[in-house]
Amino acid sequence: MEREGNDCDVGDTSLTASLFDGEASVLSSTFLLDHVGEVTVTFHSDRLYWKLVGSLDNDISTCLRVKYFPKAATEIKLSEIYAVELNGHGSIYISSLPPAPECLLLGQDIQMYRFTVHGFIRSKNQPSQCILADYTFGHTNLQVCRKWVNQLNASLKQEVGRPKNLLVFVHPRSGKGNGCRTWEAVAPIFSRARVETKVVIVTERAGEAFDVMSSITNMELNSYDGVVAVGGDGFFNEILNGFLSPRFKAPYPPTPSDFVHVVKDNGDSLVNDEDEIVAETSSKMEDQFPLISSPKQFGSRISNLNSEDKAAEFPVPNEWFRFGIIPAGSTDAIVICTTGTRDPITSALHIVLGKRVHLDIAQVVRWKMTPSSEVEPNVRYAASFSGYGFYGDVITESEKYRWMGPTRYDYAGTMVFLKHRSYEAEIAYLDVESDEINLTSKRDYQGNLIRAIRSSHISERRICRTNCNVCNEKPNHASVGVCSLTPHLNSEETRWARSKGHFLSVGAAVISCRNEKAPDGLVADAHLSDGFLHLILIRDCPHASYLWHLTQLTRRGGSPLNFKFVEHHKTPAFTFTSSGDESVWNVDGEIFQAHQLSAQVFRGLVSMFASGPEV
Ligand SMILES: Nc1ncnc2c1ncn2[C@@H]1O[C@H](COP(=O)(O)OP(=O)(O)OP(=O)(O)O)[C@@H](O)[C@H]1O
Repeated sequence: MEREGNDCDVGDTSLTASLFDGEASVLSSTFLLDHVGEVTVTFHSDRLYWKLVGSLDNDISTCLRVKYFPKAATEIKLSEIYAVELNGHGSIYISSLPPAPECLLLGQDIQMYRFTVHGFIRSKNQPSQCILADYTFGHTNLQVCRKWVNQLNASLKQEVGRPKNLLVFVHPRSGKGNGCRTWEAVAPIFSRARVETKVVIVTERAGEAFDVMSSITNMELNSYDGVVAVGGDGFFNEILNGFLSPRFKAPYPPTPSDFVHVVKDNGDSLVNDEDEIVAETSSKMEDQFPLISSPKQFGSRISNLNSEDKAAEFPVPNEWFRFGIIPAGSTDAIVICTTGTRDPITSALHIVLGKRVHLDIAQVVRWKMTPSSEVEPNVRYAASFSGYGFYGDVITESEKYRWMGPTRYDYAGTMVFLKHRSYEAEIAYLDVESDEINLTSKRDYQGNLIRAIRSSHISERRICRTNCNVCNEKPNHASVGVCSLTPHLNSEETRWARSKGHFLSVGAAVISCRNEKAPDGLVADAHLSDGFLHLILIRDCPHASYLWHLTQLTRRGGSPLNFKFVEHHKTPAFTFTSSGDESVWNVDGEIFQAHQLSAQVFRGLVSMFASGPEV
């Protein structure tokens, strides 16, 4: 084992820095650690350790006859370090009682060369939240500091998946209008971590991010490791659609055989007897519909790719290309579900540290905008939630009060609740027979609710979390191409079931949709990447019962789905046809007017810079 030694003097303190290299790849030196004292620092395989030098008792010390417990950390994992920087010559603050770092009264400043290790610690109250933690080490020899910085940076470079180059979109008017300030607050984390960020756009209007994202050439996109959206769910949705619309070639969702054709022929909705579930074998979607050819939503500038760019492929799904969201919106449900918290610093750290989690994406296809319009498919992608009735009316109403900021949702919600409107519609959903699936309040042919199936599964509720078993589960059957994104459609056991009647709302949650108003979300046990939508049908019911359902949503541990008038179906695909007065759809917080639509979910279609909630 090779050994290098460096001796230096700081006042009365004699420091020895030693670099050990070789089989065990251990690096060890003695430094002064800011606010702590003299420490020996060791870097061994995946972490940095430090230990106070000359302390009689490392756990407890006495200062002015008060007992102090050293709070300073004593190690940091490489995976929790996002940057290491040389700081030049400057002061290191040292307590004269080394084992008592909190005892600041008796300390002194010492001038020396310094380097800082930038990392984070987890909040004790909220483990998903990361708090920045800097450790500044001082030494009288600049070369020793340099060696450490170089060694640590070389090791950080080996960390897999950390991005180098990112595109950034900022929505300045998101939420309370803090988009730019939010970006300015986290930008230093990216520059310290030496992640190049190109702020392509600070938007001036709705739809701009979609236009830019859909126009970027594949060649340019290939030079980035991902895209960061500074804004809310709606803003992310725009970027997601701009990304997927021109690049993701997938079949339309499967539908029951009478779906489009019946409507086309006579304009009637697809009705069977009220509250009836009809079993029907699903046809394979690839046989039914052509590939999506010309996405025509949002803006107008989907680029005509030139021949050079056509040659530059950008495959979707794409393992290395990821999306990050720095929360600045009004709800930020996607950030809360993917990082476990609503904190710009935590999100920025998840991005620079190169975390990865897959996210299901719903494809929502509008076939007819109004009862009299032509069949004209129009595709949207949703990452969190699509809802009709109550949810559509709230978003329509809230747009009138955008000036109120996030409180517009409370105001609009109250107004819509008071109106208590229900809408006649029919929903057909793919009923996938599997032990794993917690089928809930189904109806039998007589219209009686069947709840027995649900109760047997309640104890098995598995909440989505970091390294989630459900999301990481491989489908039983190996499928390839687009089919691998729709594993639950490929089963022979699927059949169409239907629900028809008057609904206060029809909702399809891709993820749990946790937010500050609904701490468990709309569906507590929804997963980020299990390939299922949670269809929630709220039938017309007394006003007070509906209020009770909404109240349950606002409670941690509430049971919003446990009502007679609530149907909850876990499904990979569904169709919807309105047959009376019309509401609109709310797709990830954006209005989507549709009389008839079909939807399916693609399992783990995109990757996020996140690791799931630490619950
Ligand atoms: N400069 C802009 N001015 C007005 N609207 C914009 C601008 N840039 C983007 N938008 C639109 O604003 C919509 C809402 O933005 P965003 O989702 O960031 O905020 P929010 O609605 O306050 O938050 P959340 O979606 O989390 O509830 C986006 O879908 C986008 O179309």
